[in-house]
Amino acid sequence: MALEAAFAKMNGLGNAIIVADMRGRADRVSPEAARALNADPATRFDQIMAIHDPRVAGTHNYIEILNSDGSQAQACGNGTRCVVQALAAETGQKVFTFQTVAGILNAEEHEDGLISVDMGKPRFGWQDIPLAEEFRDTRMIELQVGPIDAPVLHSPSVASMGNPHAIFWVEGDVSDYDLPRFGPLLENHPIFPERANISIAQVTADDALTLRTWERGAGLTRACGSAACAAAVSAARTGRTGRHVTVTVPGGPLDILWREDDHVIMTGPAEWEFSGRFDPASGAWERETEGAA
Ligand SMILES: N[C@@H](CCC[C@H](N)C(=O)O)C(=O)O
Repeated sequence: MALEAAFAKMNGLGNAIIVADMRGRADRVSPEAARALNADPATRFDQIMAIHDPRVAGTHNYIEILNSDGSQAQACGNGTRCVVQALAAETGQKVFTFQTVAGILNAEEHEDGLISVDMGKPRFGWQDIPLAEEFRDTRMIELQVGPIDAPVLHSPSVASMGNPHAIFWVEGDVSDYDLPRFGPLLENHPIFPERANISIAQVTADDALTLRTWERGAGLTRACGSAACAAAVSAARTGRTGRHVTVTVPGGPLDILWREDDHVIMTGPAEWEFSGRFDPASGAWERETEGAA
C-alpha cells in the first residue's frame, strides 16, 4: 500500500492538527482514515486540515476540515494558522486566500511568526447558527444544564463562525465546571440540529476573557479558534467587553478583533511537530522526520 500523501502533525495553541497535503489529487481524506489516525496515540488529533487544489479563481487552495470523529467542519481557526505556517515554510509566501465551506478566508504570517486569519463575518440569526426553533435574541437563549431550580450553566449566547457555537457565561474559574460531563450533552442537544461547539467563558476585563471548549466532533481541546471568535463577538454584543479582546484558552492567548466592517481577525501562533506520509483512504501512516526540537 503506497502511503502517497504527505502530512504534518502540528498544533495551534495545543489544538492538535494534522495538515494533509492533498494537492494534485482527486480523492479526499476519508472519515475512516480520520478515525484511524485519531486512534493512534502518535497521530491523535482534533482536526485534519486537508489542502486541496484551488476550486475558485482568486484562491490558493480549497481547505477541507475533518474532526477527529470523521465529521466535516466548516471552520477551524487554529488549523488555518497551521496551514499558513506550513505553506509559508514551503513557498516563502506570506499572504494566502483559502476557500472553505464557511467561505473565503484571507490569512497572513507576520515577521514575528504570528499568523492572522480573517475568519469572516459572524452570523447571529437563529437559522444561521442553526437552532431547531426560533429565538429572536441569540445573545441569550433558553438552554440550561443541572437542576431546574439551580442550573449549573444557563442562558448561553449562540453564534456562528461558519460553525455553530454556544457560549455559557460564568463568574468563576472556567476550569471549575465539569465540561467533560456537560459538553457531550449540550453538543448533542436537539436545539442544535447540526450539533454545536460548547464553551464556558469568564470575562476578566473589558478586553479579556478566558475560555474552555468542548468541541463538536472532537471533545475537550486545549484551544478552539472559532470558539474564541464566537465568544469575543458574543461578549461584545452583550456589552461584556469591547470589540478587541485577548481570549485565553488552556493552550494560551489569542488576539481577537471584531472590526467595524464586521470581519473577525484572529491572531496567534502555530507549531510544527513532525512530518510523515499516509494513505488518505485507510489512515495508515509512517513518520518521515523526528519531532520538533
Ligand atoms: N478547533 C477548531 C474548530 C474545529 C471545528 C469544530 N470542532 C466544529 O466541528 O465546528 C478551531 O480552532 O476553530
